[in-house]
Amino acid sequence: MELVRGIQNLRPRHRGCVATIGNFDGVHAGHQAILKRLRADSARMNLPGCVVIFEPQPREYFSPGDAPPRLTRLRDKLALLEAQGVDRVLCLSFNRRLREMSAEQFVQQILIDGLGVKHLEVGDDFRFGCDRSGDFAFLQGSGERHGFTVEAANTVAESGERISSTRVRQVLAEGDFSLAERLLGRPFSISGRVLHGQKLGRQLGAPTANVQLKRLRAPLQGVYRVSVELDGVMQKGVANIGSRPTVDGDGQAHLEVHLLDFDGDLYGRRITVVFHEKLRDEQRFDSLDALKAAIKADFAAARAQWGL
Ligand SMILES: Cc1cc2nc3c(=O)[nH]c(=O)nc-3n(C[C@H](O)[C@H](O)[C@H](O)COP(=O)(O)O)c2cc1C
Ligand SMILES: Nc1ncnc2c1ncn2[C@@H]1O[C@H](COP(=O)(O)OP(=O)(O)OP(=O)(O)O)[C@@H](O)[C@H]1O
Repeated sequence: MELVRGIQNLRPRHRGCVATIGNFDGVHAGHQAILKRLRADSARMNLPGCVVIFEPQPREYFSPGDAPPRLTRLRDKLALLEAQGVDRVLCLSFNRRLREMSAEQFVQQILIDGLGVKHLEVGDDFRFGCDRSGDFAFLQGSGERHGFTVEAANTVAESGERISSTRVRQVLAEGDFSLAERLLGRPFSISGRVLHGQKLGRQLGAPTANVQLKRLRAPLQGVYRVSVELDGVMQKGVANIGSRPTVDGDGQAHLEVHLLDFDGDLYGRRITVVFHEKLRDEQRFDSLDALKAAIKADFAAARAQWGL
């Protein structure tokens, strides 16, 4: 899969493709349905399949303080798009210039001049352009004028409700991991590199791998039963995501994982933490001893759930 960062990096050889546009945060089952259609169009028309995404996502640009937490960082999103058979990703910086583009300019500058789009797949509710003025009817009209076709995919629903990134976030916040798995088409996970922590964990009887979240604001908070794949083996564990109010108050979210029955060094490795079940919310304890006792109880609860 080829990644093109910004329209300035589009070359004449990139012209001529079938395309779709959106945030694709989480690459959930609704997105996967669109991507399946894109693959079919690509084979039928013998053209590469291109996905146009935005970085940051528009809501992160408009309100950085209260944009919803990401389900996938750019790196994970790209890996998931590649796994869905996407040939090319055009990642547009969402900035003032893009924000001020009318729907007409977006079609002309990006879809026609930049990508030479021959066919476009969108969801039935897709809207874009300054003030979200571009919709399916607008795209169809533009297509007739500029010589590309447009198709709208039917809504993909689960339990009678449309699947969306917003819904996946809600379901995760509620701790319903089996529904999240059905919406995502895979279990929810967070990947990252293991960093050195404050080395307090051992004192608490809980050596933990600290997973770097960087700018990811996690869509979860609390203590979870998890598993981590290491050298092809799924290791059972317990994770905490939160600001660790008992020991430090930097306000930053941390993801820490303790692997049950594992004694080894994980520093520097990239791991994927798969979430199974919420055990409790994170709490501020009055003493380290109280925190230690709570963590011990978390391990016992997780062991009981695993049947260990
Ligand atoms: C299973 C588990 C549950 C935890 N629960 C809490 C909690 O409720 N409140 C809190 O302040 N910290 C909690 N922590 C975080 C600990 O404070 C943290 O692991 C400890 O400070 C070690 O940090 P270090 O790895 O940076 O040394 C939890 C950690 C684990 C592994
Ligand atoms: N459940 C779905 N069924 C069909 N198409 C969908 C579905 N969800 C998203 N799409 C389409 O996939 C493309 C990318 O969607 P996008 O990521 O922008 O929105 P979303 O998943 O609905 O997220 P949000 O909750 O942030 O609105 C758009 O064309 C959108 O209409």
